[in-house]
Amino acid sequence: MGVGKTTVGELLAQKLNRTFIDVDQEIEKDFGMSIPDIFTKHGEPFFRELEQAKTCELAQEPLRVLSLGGGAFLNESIQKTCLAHGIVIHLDIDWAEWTERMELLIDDRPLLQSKDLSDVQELFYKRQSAYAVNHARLLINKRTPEEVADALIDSLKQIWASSELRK
Ligand SMILES: Nc1ncnc2c1ncn2[C@@H]1O[C@H](COP(=O)(O)OP(=O)(O)OP(=O)(O)O)[C@@H](O)[C@H]1O
Ligand SMILES: O=C(O)C1=C[C@@H](O)[C@@H](O)[C@H](O)C1
Ligand SMILES: [Mg+2]
Repeated sequence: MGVGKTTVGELLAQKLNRTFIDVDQEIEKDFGMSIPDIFTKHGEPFFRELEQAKTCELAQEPLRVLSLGGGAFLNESIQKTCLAHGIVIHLDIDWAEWTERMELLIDDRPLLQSKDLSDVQELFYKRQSAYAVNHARLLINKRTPEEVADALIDSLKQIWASSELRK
């Protein structure tokens, strides 16, 4: 959550000349409500149903850069669909670096509200095993969005080169 998927995904799509889609924004458009409002009025389980349906639908479309919600990869159907149809890159960040960013995130991320720092830290580490299922991982600590987007292009080139070799 808040590692920079939306920010960097948009930049990456520009550099690759591909369409950028942010799943959270698509859910907000479809449902006509902000994500914090969906959580407040309908609850997290309802949001997770919308998220599963929308992410699995969008992940099957080719030639796009798709930015998932921060909790999406904890859902098994989302994991399977994304891994089968796309290249999944885990943008990772160290806890210490993430805490420096937390203030920027709180207002728009319902899961951070009414939690103390130790609860948030527990959630942060609990999610790591789900995020570990991927095609590549990139640690973004101290890198600017531009640097992360360029590093992602290098990762993609390596993945494409190794898949060409296997043909
Ligand atoms: N490389 C970076 N360095 C510093 N700040 C960043 C970087 N990338 C993103 N940010 C900032 O961190 C915040 C969260 O970024 P963003 O919304 O892109 O994260 P996200 O991974 O899409 O979050 P979510 O998981 O909720 O979808 C924003 O305020 C953004 O400007
Ligand atoms: O980390 C999470 O579980 C979330 C992150 C955001 O992208 C939104 O999908 C929502 O706030 C939930
Ligand atoms: Mg995002």
